[in-house]
Amino acid sequence: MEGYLGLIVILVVIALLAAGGMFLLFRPGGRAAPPTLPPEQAPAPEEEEVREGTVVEETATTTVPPPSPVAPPPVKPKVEVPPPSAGRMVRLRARLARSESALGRGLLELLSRDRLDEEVWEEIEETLIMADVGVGPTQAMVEELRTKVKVLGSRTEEEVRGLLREQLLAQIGDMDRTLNIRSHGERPAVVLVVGVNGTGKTTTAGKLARSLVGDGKKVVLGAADTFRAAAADQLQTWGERVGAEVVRGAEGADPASVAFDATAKGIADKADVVIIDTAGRLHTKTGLMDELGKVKRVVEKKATVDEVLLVLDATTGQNGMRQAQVFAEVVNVTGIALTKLDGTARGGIVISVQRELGVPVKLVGLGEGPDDLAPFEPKVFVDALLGDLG
Ligand SMILES: Nc1nc2c(ncn2[C@@H]2O[C@H](COP(=O)(O)OP(=O)(O)OP(=O)(O)O)[C@@H](O)[C@H]2O)c(=O)[nH]1
Repeated sequence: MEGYLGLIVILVVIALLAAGGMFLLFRPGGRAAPPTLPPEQAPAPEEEEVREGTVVEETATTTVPPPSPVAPPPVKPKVEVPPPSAGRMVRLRARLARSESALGRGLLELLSRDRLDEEVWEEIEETLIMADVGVGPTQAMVEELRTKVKVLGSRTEEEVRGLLREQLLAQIGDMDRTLNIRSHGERPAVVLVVGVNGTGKTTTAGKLARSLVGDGKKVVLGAADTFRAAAADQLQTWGERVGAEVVRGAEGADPASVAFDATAKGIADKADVVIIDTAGRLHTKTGLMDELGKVKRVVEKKATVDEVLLVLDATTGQNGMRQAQVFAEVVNVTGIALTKLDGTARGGIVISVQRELGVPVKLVGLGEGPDDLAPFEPKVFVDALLGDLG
């Protein structure tokens, strides 16, 4: 009996539990809970990004976007039209003021004295030497002047001026000063610009390009002075200003390869003249000789070197003359560009440098302005020295 009772109790408990379970299962909304997710769980980052993208797209379709700023076209430097080279020396003659007072007026005053004794002749000689005319030309001039003065006897101011003019012109000489820049049919003429750095070499190459463009020529510049990147930058600026192509290499590149490329570019572009700026800062003459020789040889694989222009600083006197001699030994210099003649009392260097090198002064630098390089004209030069408007 007790066994039945226990069984009944167990069955009742099971029945109660089952009834409770059924109640829980079938009560309204009483589904099994979904896997729990926090109600405000942050979405995965990718979802967020997608949503953001969508938002942007939606915005783009519904609102008119502000006009996107149009990038301005790259500012091209304005290409200048330089003036032609003719008549520049006349325009720049006033720049010779210091040579005019030291050399021209000094000599005029001395030679106009009533009595020309030994002391005065010594002063005349000294004036010429101080103006860098050079010993040989000074002695020749003084001798000639002595003879002529004796013949004249008393002298008017005009006569003295005439005498001096004649003597200075005789010393400067009658040489062919035209630049060798005639192109050879399809090939351009090639000008090598040589000289010590600091003399105005790069500036002269740039000014020359500019003046040739002014004369209607098409010019290519070669920056074969690869020692200093700044020199190539400088040349680039000169070229850009007048629309001349500039060929350059990396800093320290082989100058000969830059010269070669510039020549090739000149041929390809049917240029009239290729101007190559070379390096001047070499420690030994052998190094200089090797480098300039190589530049010339390499250019001559494609064209001919028509003009070797030696740039000399007029203010450096005898030091400049020594440099000139080294270059003249290394390359066959065909013309001299005498820079910084403005503001120096040493205008006589025109005479001595030609005498020393046997090469004509073809160009003169008369200032830092872009058009301050002029073809050298002896008569204009002498008249400017003597303060004669000619
Ligand atoms: N007053 C005057 N200054 C000049 C003349 N020619 C050149 N110069 C100045 O001389 C300085 C040197 O000129 P550069 O052309 O840089 O000399 P560089 O020989 O090429 O020297 P690197 O650039 O080092 O190769 C510059 O300040 C020029 O403006 C000139 O005829 N008159």
